[in-house]
Amino acid sequence: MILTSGLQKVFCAGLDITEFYNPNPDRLSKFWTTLQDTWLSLYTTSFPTVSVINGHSPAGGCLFAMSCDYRVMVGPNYTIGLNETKLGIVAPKWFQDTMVAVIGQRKAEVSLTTGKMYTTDEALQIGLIDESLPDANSALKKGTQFLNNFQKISPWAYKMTKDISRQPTVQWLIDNKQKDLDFVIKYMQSPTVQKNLELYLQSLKK
Ligand SMILES: CC/C=C\C/C=C\C/C=C\CC/C=C/CC(=O)SCCNC(=O)CCNC(=O)[C@H](O)C(C)(C)COP(=O)(O)OP(=O)(O)OC[C@H]1O[C@@H](n2cnc3c(N)ncnc32)[C@H](O)[C@@H]1OP(=O)(O)O
Repeated sequence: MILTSGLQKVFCAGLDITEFYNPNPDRLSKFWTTLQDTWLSLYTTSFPTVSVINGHSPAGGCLFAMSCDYRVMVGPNYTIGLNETKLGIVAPKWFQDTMVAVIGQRKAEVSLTTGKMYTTDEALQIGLIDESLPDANSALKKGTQFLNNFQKISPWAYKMTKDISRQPTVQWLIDNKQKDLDFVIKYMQSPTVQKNLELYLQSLKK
C-alpha cells in the first residue's frame, strides 16, 4: 500500500487545527478517537506500506509517514517533522514513540522539543526518511520497488515481525485510549493553548 498526495506541494498538512480551536468537546472526542483508530489500523496493517512524501509533511502528516514501513521523499524543497511545540501544543506519547522508533531517542527528543521541520536532505541524514528522489514519478517508482521485495516474503512472517517490533507503542495506546483522549480534551480547553493556536492560525493566513 502506498500513501501519497494528489496535491502539488503538500503530502499532508497535519491535523485540521481548526478542530482544536474553540473545540466542542463531543466533536473533538469523536475526532480524536477516529484519529487513534485510524493510526492503529495503519501502524498494524498486514499490508507492507510505503509513504511517497511528495510535499510538505508537518505534524500529523509526519506521523502518518513515519507509520509506514518505508519513506521515500521528493527533494530538495519540502519539509517534514513533528512541529507541535511550534504551535504551543504537545505531541502525544504515541506520536513521540513512533518517532523514537524511527530515529532513536536522542534525535527524537531534540526534534520534538524544538519542533524542527527538516528539509529532505536533513531528514535523510537523521534517518527520518529512507530515500530522497528528485521528482514524484521516480519517488513512486522507488516506493513500488520497495514493495516488490515482499513478493518473496511470507505474509505471515512479515506481519509477525512487524507486530513484535511495534507492539509496545501499539499496546500502550490500546491500554490508554481514554487517558490519551482525556489529556487532549483537557489541555485543548486551556486558555494558554487556545491563545497559542489562535496566534498560529493567524500566522498561516496570507
Ligand atoms: C501543556 C499541554 C499543552 C497542550 C497539549 C494539548 C494537546 C496535545 C494533544 C494533541 C496534539 C494535537 C496534535 C496535532 C498534530 C497536528 O497535526 S497539528 C497541525 C500541524 N500542521 C501545521 O503546522 C501545518 C501548517 N500549514 C503549513 O505549514 C502550510 O499550510 C503548508 C506548508 C502545509 C502548505 O503551505 P501552502 O501551500 O502555502 O498552504 P497555505 O499556507 O496557503 O494553507 C492554505 C490554507 O490552509 C490553512 N491551513 C494549512 N494547514 C492547516 C492545518 N493543518 N489546519 C488548518 N488549517 C490549515 C491555512 O491557514 C490556509 O488557510 P486560508 O486559505 O488562508 O484560509
